[in-house]
Amino acid sequence: MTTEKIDGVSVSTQASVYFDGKCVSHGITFPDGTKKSVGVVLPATLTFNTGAPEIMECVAGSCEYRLDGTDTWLTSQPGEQFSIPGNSKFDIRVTEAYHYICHFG
Ligand SMILES: O=P(O)(O)O[C@H]1O[C@H](CO)[C@@H](O)[C@H]1O
Ligand SMILES: Nc1ncnc2[nH]cnc12
Repeated sequence: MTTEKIDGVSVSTQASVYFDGKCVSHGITFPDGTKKSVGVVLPATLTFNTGAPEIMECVAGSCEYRLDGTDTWLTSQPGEQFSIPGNSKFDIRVTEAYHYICHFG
């Protein structure tokens, strides 16, 4: 079961574009002020830095990810999620567009 819609939020209409467009996301804000982002990563191998701790929730497609300090590539499929510590980084390898919700803070 994947999160196909998020109701009752405001959308930041200007996208965040990373890595020459290989990652594009829009911020959303809930009525209580909680912020998340909804985005897509196109096929590429990238390194994401984190500020706040994050949970990456896959809503479509898939990715492989490797947490900082590990050598293991793990897969995340629709309905699955993975956590990343704050002030860290992770490698992400995408071969089919990876659609996600980023829960952070
Ligand atoms: O907006 P995306 O690309 O998902 O980036 C997310 O990752 C950033 C760093 O944690 C967060 O601030 C959140 O904006
Ligand atoms: N840490 C991160 N998490 C999710 N999307 C990102 N885009 C760029 N950095 C990111």
